[in-house]
Amino acid sequence: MTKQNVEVSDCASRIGMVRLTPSKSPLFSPAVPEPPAALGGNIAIPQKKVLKRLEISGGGVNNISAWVDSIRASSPTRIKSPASPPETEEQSSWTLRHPSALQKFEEIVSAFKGKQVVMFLDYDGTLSPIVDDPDRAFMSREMREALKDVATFFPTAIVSGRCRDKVYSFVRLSELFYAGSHGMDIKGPSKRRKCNIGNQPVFFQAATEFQPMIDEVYKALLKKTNSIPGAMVENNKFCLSVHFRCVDEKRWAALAGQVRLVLNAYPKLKLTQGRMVLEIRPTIKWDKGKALEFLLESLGYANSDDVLPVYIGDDRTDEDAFKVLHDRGQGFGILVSRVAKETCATYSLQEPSEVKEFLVRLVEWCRGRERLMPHQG
Ligand SMILES: O=P(O)(O)OC[C@H]1O[C@H](O[C@H]2O[C@H](CO)[C@@H](O)[C@H](O)[C@H]2O)[C@H](O)[C@@H](O)[C@@H]1O
Repeated sequence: MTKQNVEVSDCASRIGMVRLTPSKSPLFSPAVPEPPAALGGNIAIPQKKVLKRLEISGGGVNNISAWVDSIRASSPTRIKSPASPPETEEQSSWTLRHPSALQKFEEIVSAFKGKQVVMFLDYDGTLSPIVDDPDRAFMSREMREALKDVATFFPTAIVSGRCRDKVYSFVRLSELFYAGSHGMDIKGPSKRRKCNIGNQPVFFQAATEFQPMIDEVYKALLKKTNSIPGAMVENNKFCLSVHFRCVDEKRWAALAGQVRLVLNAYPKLKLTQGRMVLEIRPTIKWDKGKALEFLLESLGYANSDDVLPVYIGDDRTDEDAFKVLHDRGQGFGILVSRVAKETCATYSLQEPSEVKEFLVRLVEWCRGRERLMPHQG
């Protein structure tokens, strides 16, 4: 049976960013944007730039070509731009709504007063720049140092679509929490942290029963896609990624068709879209937002007003976590993006180098505060 789940960001509709069109069944179809009311309602966000998100369970993608169109429209790599293109009206109205976390640094840290800050960071596109080869998405040494320093002040978690072991092999900091497979595989620090909170062992896997199915689909996808040059399938333990960053655009539809064919036999798996990647996951109600809530609970902050979570991420899957923060009315989401995007995040940063700058400033701020108040942790 074909079942289509339409999942739309609540925050975006609440803040008046998009008016949703009825589903016409492509994998990702464009939403019709509403002019931002706060700015007089006269600035139109081009329709193709704002996408509503559809998740298609096992059944079938009927309109592959609409999906390919939406990928073309939403792919940042297709923006033909010089290093600093002139800012469009659309971009500046977006920046007003999601100001730079660097420019608003003082505002952000002023909210830290009396709270336990917990840091959550996505990996690809946030801590490491996007590159063609997923196996070579290394983080810079400076980023690693900044992350290590941040973790001495605040409990810090990496929340990634990748397999947990893989993301650990890139980060190599045993004092952090890691949530791999889009949050379905969570493990606490193996090393005792200086900031002495929640030192109970943490381990949780939300989708263990799906692993044999994921392995089976991985093998099937390898076979079905090996004739498409540049296509790559990545096994992330409880989910899969089918990469098309290096696939000729003319073959995107063929690739999506092959993926669809395989998935037709697995109604318990769903397909979503990331940055030049198709992501296949179990249809369970678990995502990066749930992982964030789980980790806050593990740290003893389930229903606490004393906690301030900060989540930094660049991808659609990070929106689930931004939405949790938005709905809790707690903490801040920071979206890493150079372009205007529908988001539940409060602030923005343009790229991983700005994330590093933000982390470094945070550490300097913590050190300064330590000097002023040496006895207050
Ligand atoms: O949640 P994340 O940590 O952001 O993981 C999401 C996906 O990231 C990786 O793919 C992305 O980065 C690659 C390396 O820069 C790039 O080649 C690819 O086009 C991007 O989609 C990772 O390989 C995927 O498995 C993750 O699902």
